[in-house]
Amino acid sequence: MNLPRHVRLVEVGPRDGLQNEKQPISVADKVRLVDDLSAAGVEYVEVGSFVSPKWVPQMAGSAEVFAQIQQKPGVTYAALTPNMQGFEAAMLAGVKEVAVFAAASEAFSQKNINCSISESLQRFVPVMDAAREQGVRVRGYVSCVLGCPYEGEVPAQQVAAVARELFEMGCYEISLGDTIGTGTAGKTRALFETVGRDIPRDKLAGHFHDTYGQALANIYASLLEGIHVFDSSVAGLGGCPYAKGASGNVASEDVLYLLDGLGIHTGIELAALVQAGERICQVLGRDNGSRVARAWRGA
Ligand SMILES: CC(C)(COP(=O)([O-])OP(=O)([O-])OC[C@H]1O[C@@H](n2cnc3c(N)ncnc32)[C@H](O)[C@@H]1OP(=O)([O-])[O-])[C@@H](O)C(=O)NCCC(=O)NCCSC(=O)C[C@@](C)(O)CC(=O)[O-]
Repeated sequence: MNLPRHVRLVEVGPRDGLQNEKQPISVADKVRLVDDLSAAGVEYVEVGSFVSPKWVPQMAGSAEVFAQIQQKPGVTYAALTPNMQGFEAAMLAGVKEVAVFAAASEAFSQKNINCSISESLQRFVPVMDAAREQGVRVRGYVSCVLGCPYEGEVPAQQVAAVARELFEMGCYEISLGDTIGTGTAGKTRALFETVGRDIPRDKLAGHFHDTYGQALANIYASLLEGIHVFDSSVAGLGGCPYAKGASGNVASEDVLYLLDGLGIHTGIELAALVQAGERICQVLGRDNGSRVARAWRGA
């Protein structure tokens, strides 16, 4: 398999990253982060989510964030919407692209969105219809594709079934989430091979958490499987509120360093991305989860 010339990085730090922080984060700090990311050349930013503030308090204020960011032409600014209520709120906030999220494990689906997998898929149908009517693109997520914090092993066929439903419903791309970061390169390849039988590989994305330090290896394995879109989070921010012990997403800076080293273009400038990560870490008063950023600081 030849490596691609271009990879699209979906920056999930402002959403997947910040949703897990314990301390309050101001709208101004979120806006600054999103603007720093687009200034670094990031072409796709997941800005926030329109979910229940009782479930995920950090994402309250997403509408204000959308109102205040400087939207650069050519950059996609997206939000998570779990149901029609979320979709309608996103439309009022002027959001142009949304994502729906399902899980490959029943227990995780219940903990995360309070319904079964099949109920969640039914909830997405009106969202897909409304999105189609309004010309809004919808991305689909499947969580727990390489393991579940409650159920353990998750069969690849189960992942493929959920991914296929989302794709057939009209999601233009399906991001497969290793929510708890237990995946290995071998399992990652096998997963994409299974899911790739039903969905073209250029419609699949990889979303890796780094709990076991395997995320970069899994990304390389995915590249070998013909996957060209990866989700990552600046400074490795994040975790998952419903997956205890899950560490942050793979750090965008580390993924970029890998891709730059392979001669794969992303349009993102590493120095500016490192700076964006350092700034938000200062705001949060936390360590930078990117090894590349830490190495640069020490250099
Ligand atoms: C899905 C629900 C809303 C169901 O929650 P529910 O309690 O079953 O919802 P409900 O329809 O029964 O409504 C209950 C209350 O929630 C409100 N409500 C209902 N919907 C909305 C909405 N859209 N926005 C704002 N409020 C909402 C609704 O108005 C009502 O308010 P009340 O009358 O009690 O005041 C809830 O479970 C929820 O918000 N969950 C959040 C899940 C979440 O955001 N998880 C993190 C993102 S997923 C993730 O991180 C994984 C991923 C994508 O990154 C990939 C990976 O790594 O695996």
